[in-house]
Amino acid sequence: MKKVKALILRTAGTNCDCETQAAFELFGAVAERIHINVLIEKKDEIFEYDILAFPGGFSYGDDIASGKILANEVKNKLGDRIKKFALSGRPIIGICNGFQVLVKMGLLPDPELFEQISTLSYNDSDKFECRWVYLKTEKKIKNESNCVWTKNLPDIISLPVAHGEGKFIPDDRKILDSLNRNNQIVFRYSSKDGGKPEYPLDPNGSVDQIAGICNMTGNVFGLMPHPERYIFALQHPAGESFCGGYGWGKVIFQNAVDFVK
Ligand SMILES: NC(=O)CC[C@H](N)C(=O)O
Repeated sequence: MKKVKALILRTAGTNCDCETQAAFELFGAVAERIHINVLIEKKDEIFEYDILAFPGGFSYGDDIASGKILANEVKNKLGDRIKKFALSGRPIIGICNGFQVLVKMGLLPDPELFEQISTLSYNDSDKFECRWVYLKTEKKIKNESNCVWTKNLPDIISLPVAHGEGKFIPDDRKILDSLNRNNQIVFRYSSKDGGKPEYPLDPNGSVDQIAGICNMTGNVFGLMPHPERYIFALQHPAGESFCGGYGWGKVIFQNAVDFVK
């Protein structure tokens, strides 16, 4: 059977790379953590991998704006390879700081355009928000969305968030409309029963409660919550949302590995 290879790109301040590696390996991939300087030296080695992950953390100390410096570095030094990787249909995930990187280099929402047309800015609370939240996977959207990563999830799941700059803002109404029209909004913060959440269940005040989006073809996916922190059921403090002995993060990582196979 094909060996599925995942590359987890790290740099100074990345701090969720080991958990992300562990998640991919648990569900059947061979996952390597690679420093960006090493990849810049051997740019084409990226094509030896099937999956690319931008993990969470505080890359370059969140200077200027979370993810912005790494986004510029990736775009300027690896941009053509990253775009080619995305357009080849290989799965790419950006988790929290990784989502900020994908959005700020413009790989999301449209890797073909590859321009920044939305942002993730300071939470409405002006504080770092760290807790378990509910996410509406929008059954209707889920069924119609092409997202490779979010198949087989129920209507509502729980995942933890931990961020200071998670408020998703598209540049204008047209961009929001096109995200909706193309079923690119894959996760929205919600109340336990799927209603509109209030703070603190809405951790950041994102436009339309957006918590995760994908590109139109569904291989590039970014989200503020941390699926790598809910791999085992026991990681959930209240034992909610059991998925066998696993957490909902399992489904997300497994989907990508199975897609490549
Ligand atoms: N957990 C993370 O990846 C945090 C992302 C970023 N440092 C923020 O606070 O918004």
